[in-house]
Amino acid sequence: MSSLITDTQNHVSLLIETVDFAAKKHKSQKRKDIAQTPYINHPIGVARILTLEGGVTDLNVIQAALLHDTVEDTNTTFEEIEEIFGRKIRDIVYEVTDDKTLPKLERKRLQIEHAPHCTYEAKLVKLADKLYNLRDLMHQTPRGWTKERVNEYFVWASKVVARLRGTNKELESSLDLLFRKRGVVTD
Ligand SMILES: Nc1nc2c(ncn2[C@@H]2O[C@H](COP(=O)(O)OP(=O)(O)O)[C@@H](OP(=O)(O)OP(=O)(O)O)[C@H]2O)c(=O)[nH]1
Ligand SMILES: [Mn+2]
Repeated sequence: MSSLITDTQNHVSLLIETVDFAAKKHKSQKRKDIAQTPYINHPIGVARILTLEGGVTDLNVIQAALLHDTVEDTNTTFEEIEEIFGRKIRDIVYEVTDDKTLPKLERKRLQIEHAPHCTYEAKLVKLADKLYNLRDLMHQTPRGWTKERVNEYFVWASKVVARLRGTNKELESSLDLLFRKRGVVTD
């Protein structure tokens, strides 16, 4: 595999290149909270859940976590990710990217449908993404969201997570704890 940076740089340097790329891409975006938290806090937090809580050491997965919303939410293309970070990371990001040209309900349905067919690496990123967003919802309600919308997100996320099971015990236990706290029935 050959790409602009993977051939010449060590792991620490690659990680910094990745977080720098994601920070620049998300630089004008905020989370939907009242405090208008910078969006980059989310991909960094997802990567942190993977290392700290999931015990994940595969650098490809951590880099993909940092980049996971760049194509979906910024002008980043898969070609750009491949050129800079290589095919492997491009492929993981591709697996966790929703097609925003589809109607929302269809996108949400496809996440449930596709979950079990994802690679192990993509499943890890998806579990950590859901864990971050659900924890966020436990602490604050995004601007414009009703209680019902928050509840619907929990129920939908539980259906996605149900189809990602058998991937990472720690992340799945933490997600189960949240679903129990919210009274969401999981099977
Ligand atoms: N809980 C929470 N979510 C916020 C906030 N700000 C932005 N988001 C993002 O909103 C998305 C969930 O909102 P939805 O209305 O369900 O989805 P949509 O933005 O794709 O239409 C998540 O996208 P995602 O990361 O792509 O994940 P996914 O839900 O699409 O899997 C999440 O990162 C916030 O303050 N709190
Ligand atoms: Mn995300």
